[in-house]
Amino acid sequence: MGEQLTIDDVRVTYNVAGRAALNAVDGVSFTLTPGAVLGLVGESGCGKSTLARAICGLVPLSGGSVTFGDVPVGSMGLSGRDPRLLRIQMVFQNPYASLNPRRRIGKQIEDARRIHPTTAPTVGELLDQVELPRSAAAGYPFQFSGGQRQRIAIARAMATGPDVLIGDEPIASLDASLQSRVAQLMRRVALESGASLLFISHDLAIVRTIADRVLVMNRGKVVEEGETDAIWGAPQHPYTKRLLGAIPAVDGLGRIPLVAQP
Ligand SMILES: Nc1ncnc2c1ncn2[C@@H]1O[C@H](COP(=O)(O)OP(=O)(O)OP(=O)(O)O)[C@@H](O)[C@H]1O
Repeated sequence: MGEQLTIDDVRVTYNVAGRAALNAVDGVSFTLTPGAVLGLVGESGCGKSTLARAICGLVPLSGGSVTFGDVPVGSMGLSGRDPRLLRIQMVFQNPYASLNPRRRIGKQIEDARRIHPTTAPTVGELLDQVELPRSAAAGYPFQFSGGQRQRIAIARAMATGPDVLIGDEPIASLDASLQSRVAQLMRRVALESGASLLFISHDLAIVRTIADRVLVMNRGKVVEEGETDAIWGAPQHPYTKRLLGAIPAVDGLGRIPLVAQP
């Protein structure tokens, strides 16, 4: 079982020549306890990806800290290559770009697995977890569909035995018919291994089905946080109300129902 991840007053500022500094993440704090599934929602450009990347050490923090238990894994002074950051693994939107096209699937998962060889499941077990045949290990990425490639990316992320799995729009590039299945699979795989999951998506309906709690971000800040049912049942912040109001109600066939005219 992993340890609690604490995000404390995390800030990321982008300085682009000729433009005013942009506070893409502006003092975000939250905790992720082992086994928790936290959804992160907000409009495009609100800073979700930047926050995820900062937590993983892929983007330098301008302030605040990221801590596992009592150990800081991310702060202004700590290198993004700190091996402790491997305890946080990310699955990106585009599995085509995140896999090495010239390396066999089994080798790519094995490379990641070597980081914690004594505790991580075998390549075969990881493929079982993501519901791919073990024969997939001998293949190359181009031989798989988009949904299968995302399963491979999830298996590779889990191969390091992470405490935290982050999905940054991990279903956005998939066919609609696959999105819910892959989201559910991420949740199951993370929880079976005792990790927590931070699931970033603009698909509010899917976030609602997999997250226990939800963070709502707007302009770099968390404007609302709470249990998923409570947020959907009684959103407090005007931004959340607007965001949730933007989802059309659909019937069982995915159609927007016609409202009867009086
Ligand atoms: N490398 C960068 N340099 C400068 N500005 C950036 C950089 N990356 C992102 N930004 C800006 O930071 C803000 C937050 O972007 P970010 O991608 O984190 O948002 P997001 O909520 O993940 O959006 P999306 O859902 O569209 O990916 C945006 O205004 C974006 O233009």
